[in-house]
Amino acid sequence: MDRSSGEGRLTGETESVDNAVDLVSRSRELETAAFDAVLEDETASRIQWATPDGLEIVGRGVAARFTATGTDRFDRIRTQASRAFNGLAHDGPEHARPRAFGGFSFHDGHEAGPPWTGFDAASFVVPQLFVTRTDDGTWLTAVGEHSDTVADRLERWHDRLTNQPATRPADATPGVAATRRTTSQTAWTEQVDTALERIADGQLTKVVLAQSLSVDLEEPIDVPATLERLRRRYPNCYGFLVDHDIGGTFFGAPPERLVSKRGACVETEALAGSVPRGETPAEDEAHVDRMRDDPKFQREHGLVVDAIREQLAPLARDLTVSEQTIRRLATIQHLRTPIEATLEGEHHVLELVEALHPTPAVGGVPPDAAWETIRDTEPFDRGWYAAPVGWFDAAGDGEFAVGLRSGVAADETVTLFAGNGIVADSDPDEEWDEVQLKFRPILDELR
Ligand SMILES: C=C(O[C@@H]1C=C(C(=O)O)C=C[C@H]1O)C(=O)O
Repeated sequence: MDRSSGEGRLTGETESVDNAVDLVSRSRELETAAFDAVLEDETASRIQWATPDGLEIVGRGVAARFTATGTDRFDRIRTQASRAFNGLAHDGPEHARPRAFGGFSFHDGHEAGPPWTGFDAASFVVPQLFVTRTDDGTWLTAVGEHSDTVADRLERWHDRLTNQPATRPADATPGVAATRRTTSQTAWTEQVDTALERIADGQLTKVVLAQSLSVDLEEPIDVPATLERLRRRYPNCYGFLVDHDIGGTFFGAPPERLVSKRGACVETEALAGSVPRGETPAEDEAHVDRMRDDPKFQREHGLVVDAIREQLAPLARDLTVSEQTIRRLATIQHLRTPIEATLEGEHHVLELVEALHPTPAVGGVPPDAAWETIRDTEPFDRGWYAAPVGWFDAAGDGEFAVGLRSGVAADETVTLFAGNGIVADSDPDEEWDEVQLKFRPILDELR
């Protein structure tokens, strides 16, 4: 376990917390909404999490860290976390309670190398210091092993944030010096053709193929400010940022919830099928009508609904698939089907994450043939792209997004990722155009 803390480096205070040691947590209300200072230090293992329904959390430092590799990584994270959370004493409101933030790599065989240096196959952090903003107010929480150190940290940061003048996030973008593709349009056509051959052979029904785009910046990037701008443009998406004391910062504004669990209630969704926005409301609708009426889009979407239903059914007492709707974002529109379930018995949110990842919205059908096609044809490592990113708490509740519309910033390069579902009748050129739309959220904020 890495016991270093970014905060320790800043203040001369170091604290190592063992998973077997009881954690103490304490909160107090914060009268200011200006808490950017929490994210100022890039070496502080920062996290940020924001949901469309208004929860916002920013944190720094490491009170406990859980990491795992291999096929049992979901279980191993759960075991480490339950040891750390079992002895937790939290003095504060429920919404400001400690949570573990982090995520997983797309493949369980992932090895951390550039641009994913520092990103293990599974990695979560309980921050030493974090701010939680909800409709119930803004709260500051400190977590650690010793109640005196925790109380000191809480007071010190309370004073610092209260006395800090409110700053507006920087509007200046870093600027793009150059872009490099890992996949040319010719190579993409070959990739899609390989997938189409396997579909024609009957080995495969659907696969989501992705591309990456490396963007060299003119100036160093301020990732929290970039994420703030993204959130303003995409208010109905998640916003996340994860970094460690080494390596880059993974961030993004995904439109897709993988799963949320509170008690026995589970919410998830199928999001698959993409068309552009139009110039006018009538054009928007024309694109949507084309997608709604097209058997190819419906088949592609239906596979995701079916897979989610099958994965959740063994864990659920009842399951409701609602009517298909449209998720309209600033640059793209998707078919969306909300799915809710009530759990049968006790389950940790990580069990649901494991059952669902990857849904055919980012993987494919059947899963093994899809994974093989991704491995055979994609010339780069997906890392944490298209994988679960989010949080869980001591009770096993939590929420995860799919790490899409995302990029990893390291030095002065941001590597972006985007993909699209390929089924029988997919056209490589149309698929190429749809993928380019998915680079836009972050690319637009870098230019
Ligand atoms: C794979 C991505 O998006 C996913 C694939 C979609 C599709 O195939 O139409 C739509 C939404 C997402 O589930 C991405 O954004 O990179």
